[in-house]
Amino acid sequence: MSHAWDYGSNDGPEKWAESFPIANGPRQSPIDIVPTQAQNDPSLKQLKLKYDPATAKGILNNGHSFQVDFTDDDNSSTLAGGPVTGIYRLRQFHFHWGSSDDKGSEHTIAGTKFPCELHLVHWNTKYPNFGEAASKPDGLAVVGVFLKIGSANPRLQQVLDAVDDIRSKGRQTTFTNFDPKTLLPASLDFWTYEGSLTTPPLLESVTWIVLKDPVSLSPAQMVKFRSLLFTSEGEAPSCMVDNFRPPQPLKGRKVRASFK
Ligand SMILES: CCOC(=O)CCc1ccc(S(N)(=O)=O)cc1
Ligand SMILES: [Zn+2]
Repeated sequence: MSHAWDYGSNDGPEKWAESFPIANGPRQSPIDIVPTQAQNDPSLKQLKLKYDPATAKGILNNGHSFQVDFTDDDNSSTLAGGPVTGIYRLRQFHFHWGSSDDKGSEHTIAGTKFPCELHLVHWNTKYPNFGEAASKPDGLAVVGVFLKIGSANPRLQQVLDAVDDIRSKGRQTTFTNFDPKTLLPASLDFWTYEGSLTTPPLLESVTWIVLKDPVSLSPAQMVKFRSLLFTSEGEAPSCMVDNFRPPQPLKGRKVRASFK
């Protein structure tokens, strides 16, 4: 049985617990990160990201966001170091954004929302595949990057140029020769905590690595995000906006900082 979910009033985040009881679990994401309450942990290693542009495969509108998928049958594109042990393979990246510039991110910083948030999703190679890893407490590592309105982001534009081909739910197209490292800020300083997927199935298998510094995008680029649709061709069009879950209770978790 498929559990339909969305971000609207009927099947939105406040209702997800009806089909996904883990929504009220002990390590749900996103959270509000309060920098003054995050403890610097000198034992945290430097984040090691190695991405091969040739592993970029395609871009898909999945009806909740759009994602760029990567081939993950070898260790060509990986995350290591930081808070994790072992090697995690890049699976996909996607975004969450708002209908206006005052909201859109899932994580917040002392209550501050950003207009957009990028998630780079990796899975632990100690498990045979993404699906298996997604069900394990140390199975996934997601790097979160905030986007703020400012100057145009030429690297992001390569992704946004493909959006016209995937406007409706279920549309996909080839997308390759892209290095997601070009979407990251200069500093890889991060906060980290143990959390979950921020959409159903909300599995509590994610080590979150949220970068301290945002990257920029222009108002015109933000409008491009909002040109996507939640709906399939032939359905009454519904703009893909406000596809973010609000912050969830910390429930005693500690947030660590890789920086002073
Ligand atoms: C086992 C199947 O599970 C999936 O396909 C999960 C896909 C999925 C990946 C990442 C995220 S996020 N926003 O927490 O980075 C949510 C959902
Ligand atoms: Zn996400």
